[in-house]
Amino acid sequence: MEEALKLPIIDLSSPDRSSTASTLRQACIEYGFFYVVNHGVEEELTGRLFEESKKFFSLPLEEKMKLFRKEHRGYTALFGEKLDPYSASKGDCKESYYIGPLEDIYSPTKLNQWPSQESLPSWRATMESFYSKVFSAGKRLLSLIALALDLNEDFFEKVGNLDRSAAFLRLLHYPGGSVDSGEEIYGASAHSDYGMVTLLVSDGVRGLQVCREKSKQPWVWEDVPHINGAFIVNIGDMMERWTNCLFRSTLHRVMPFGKERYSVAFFLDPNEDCVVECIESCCNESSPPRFPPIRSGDYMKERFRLTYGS
Ligand SMILES: O=C(O)CCC(=O)C(=O)O
Ligand SMILES: [Fe+2]
Repeated sequence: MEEALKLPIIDLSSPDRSSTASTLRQACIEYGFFYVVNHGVEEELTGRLFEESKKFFSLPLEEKMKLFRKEHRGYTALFGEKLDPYSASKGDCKESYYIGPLEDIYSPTKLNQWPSQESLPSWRATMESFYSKVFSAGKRLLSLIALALDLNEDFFEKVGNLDRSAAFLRLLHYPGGSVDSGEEIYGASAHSDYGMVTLLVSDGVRGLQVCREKSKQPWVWEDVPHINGAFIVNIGDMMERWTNCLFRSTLHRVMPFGKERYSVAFFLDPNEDCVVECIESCCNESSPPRFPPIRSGDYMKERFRLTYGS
């Protein structure tokens, strides 16, 4: 059964921050998914982002493979990844491109890869500009999340050392085409995101679904409708850990419905050295911390190992 979901809408520019924080808290507890509007990223820039993304994915495979993923930066081809390692499919039916921190925050070996100026002259500037803008929106959102957890507004900014954050932008292309081959095919198989929060924009083509009760079988999948100009935001596993499972990291997937689809996800994650440990307001004697403290970089490395086998 698939139903459309009515997720809460968070207005990032609302002057009434305490009421926005309380709506946000409820959204994170009930759904782990919500929309963000008035986020400050201009539609014109998002439009250019999609244009450039389409241009890249339209290049011949040979050209794209020259930028094959290294240190999680660059291109991953169709079926090159399986977000649900237990699914019977041969891999997810999507291609993607990862762009990491714009500054070289770790080492000179971890550098972004860029298509050549000759083939895509405005590509890099557009990506860098979107990365910076969505990052600012993400930081404003994190300050509201901190408020929603009775913390100082700058909690995540400070503890996550966000000036040197490991945030990644990921361009996604789901090719569409025939869907009744009898094979088990997903655009993105069932998964939850690994990090703090993910901000997502899509071209509006149907595909994204969430399962609100992952412990209840059979899983019930609900469509997440597109709202023009809004980000779809979801809580990741690291935030779930931080909040002792008060906030949920919800299972989601992308189904192929025959139509080509583009989306862009921004995974806002802390610096690798940030230690993620239960937030005080999320535990007490009757609800002790469920997870030991963990270094963010170690946690992410293990999750990537399970997804990519490396
Ligand atoms: O493309 C989408 O709508 C979602 C992508 C996603 O869930 C992911 O990349 O983690
Ligand atoms: Fe995801």
